[in-house]
This record gives sequence, structure tokens and C-alpha cells, in this order.
Amino acid sequence: MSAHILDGKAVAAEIRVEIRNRVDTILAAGGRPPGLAVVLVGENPASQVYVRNKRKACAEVGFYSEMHELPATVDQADLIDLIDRLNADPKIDGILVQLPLPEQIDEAAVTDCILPTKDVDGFHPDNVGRLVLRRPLLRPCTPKGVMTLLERTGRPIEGLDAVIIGQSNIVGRPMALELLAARCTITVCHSRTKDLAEKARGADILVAALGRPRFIPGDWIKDGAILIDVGINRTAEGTLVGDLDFAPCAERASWITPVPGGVGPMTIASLLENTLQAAELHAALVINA
Ligand SMILES: Nc1nc2c(c(=O)[nH]1)N[C@@H](CN(C=O)c1ccc(C(=O)N[C@@H](CCC(=O)O)C(=O)O)cc1)CN2
Repeated sequence: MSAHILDGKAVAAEIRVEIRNRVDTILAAGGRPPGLAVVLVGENPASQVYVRNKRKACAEVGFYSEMHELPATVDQADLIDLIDRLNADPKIDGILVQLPLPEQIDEAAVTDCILPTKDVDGFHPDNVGRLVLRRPLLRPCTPKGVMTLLERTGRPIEGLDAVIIGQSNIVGRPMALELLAARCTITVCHSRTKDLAEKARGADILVAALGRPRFIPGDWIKDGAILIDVGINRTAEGTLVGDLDFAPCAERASWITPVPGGVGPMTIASLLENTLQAAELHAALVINA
């Protein structure tokens, strides 16, 4: 078998068109554009690329966006002051604090300060708890984007065995909750998991999110599996590769996401969806106030 490509770049472009149309409708009805505040602390080069791409995507769909750049040495209290101001700002529907943050800052303390209805990353404990309870509001962007891609295969996933390699708060754990809600049977693996190869070989859906270049070889893949590669690793030669050894894995799979052009663009598409959702929620709250 040679896998079909799950083209995240193309799906994300379709989503942007749908969002642009919805924004045009809001503006035509006299509403204001959805607003996203992007907060970048420090000068991590990858983070700089991601926030630039997020703001570019906002401009394309007609969102208002503003950028807040803080030095790597910023005090946690000053960062939280900024978030408090953004929480109170009626132009802002979504607040995104780009991760990772410098060591002196407690990521959880920062996430906890974002108003749950403005938490377009879906990292606030209220939003994670809602996902656990299958009453989602704003869902973490990367797993949400993966679920959109899985729908595009046209293959029902209920009852399938899903194996997730990686247990991070931003990908592995919420991914498990999303797939559980879709009635898959879930195994979450990590660096201490025994017999990782055997676990992977049992996967109808394999989500690779470890951040280790080409770590997963073709002989770990079940025939016909759906492969989702969340890894984005830069090689010594400067090219981007995923966590899967792409060609031999694609040989066995039915569907596979490429890197680049797979899950990454879907993360940004989901952020736009969440910001629009937050704006609609805020508009409804104003009408009902
Ligand atoms: N606050 C957040 N921080 C981080 C998140 C997040 O969802 N929220 N996720 C990652 C980084 N990330 C988004 O911020 C992200 C990573 C990659 C891409 C992407 O489109 N990748 C492209 C390749 C881009 C390149 O050339 O480097 C692709 O895969 O095609 C988008 C978003 C950590 N931090």
C-alpha cells in the first residue's frame, strides 16, 4: 500500500476561505472584526516564525490582530498585568501567549490568568476540563486540527485503536481526549513506555508527537494505518522532517500527513477558528447582557 497524503496546507486554505466569508458577513451586519492579541516573550527564532505566520493568517481572513513583544527577562507579574489588560479589552477576543516561555516564568500561572472565553489556545484548565467532560468550548489547536484532518479521510474512526506517542499538555494529552471523545480506544506512550514498537504496530491511528527526527521506522506501522506526524524537526542540513521516517511509513499506511504542510498549518487554521468562535461568543454575551 502507498498512502494518500493528508494535505494540511490545502485544508487550512479552505478553512481560511470559510472564515473570511464569515468575517465579511459579520462586518456587513455592522459587527466588529474578531481580534487576536499575540504575546511573544523573548527571541526564540522558531516562535518568531510561528507568531509571524499567525498574524499573517489573521490579516488574510480580516481579523484585527496586535502583537506584544516582551524581553526574555520580563517579570512574570508584568506579563500577567498585560494579560489582565487584554482580558478587559473589548477589541480582543483571543489571547495567545506563544510557548515555550523563558524559565523564570511559570507557564501554568500565565495560562490560568487568561479569561477562558479568550483562551484561543485551549490551554486554560476550564477548557481542558470541558474537553475531559465532552462539553468543549475552546479546544487546543493542534489536536483540533488533527481531528479535522481525520474527518477528511472519510473513514469512520469510531472503535479504532489510536496510539499517541508523546504526552505533552499541548498535544499528546488533549489529542487523547479528542480521540476518546470520537470513541477510539486510546494508548498514550512516552519515553518510559515498554515495547513502544509493539504498541505502535497495534495502531489503526498513530499520532507521533515526540519531537525526534524520523524516529519511527516503517516496520512499526500496521498495514493501512492512518499516520499523523506532529513532529517538526530541523535537520543539520536545515530541512524540516517529522517524527516518522516518511517514505517507508507511507509505504504501509493508508493516509499520512507530510512535514511540512500537514499538521502545522492546521494548528494555525484551528487558532483562527477558535478566535472566530470566541468573537461570536463575546458578541452573544454582549447581546444577552
Ligand atoms: N501558544 C502556543 N504555543 C505553541 C503552540 C501552540 O499551539 N500554541 N504550538 C507549537 C508551535 N506552533 C504554534 O504555535 C506551530 C508550529 C508549526 C506550525 C507550522 O505551520 N509549521 C509548518 C512549518 C513551518 C516552518 O517552516 O518552520 C509546517 O508544519 O508546515 C504552526 C504552528 C509550539 N508553541
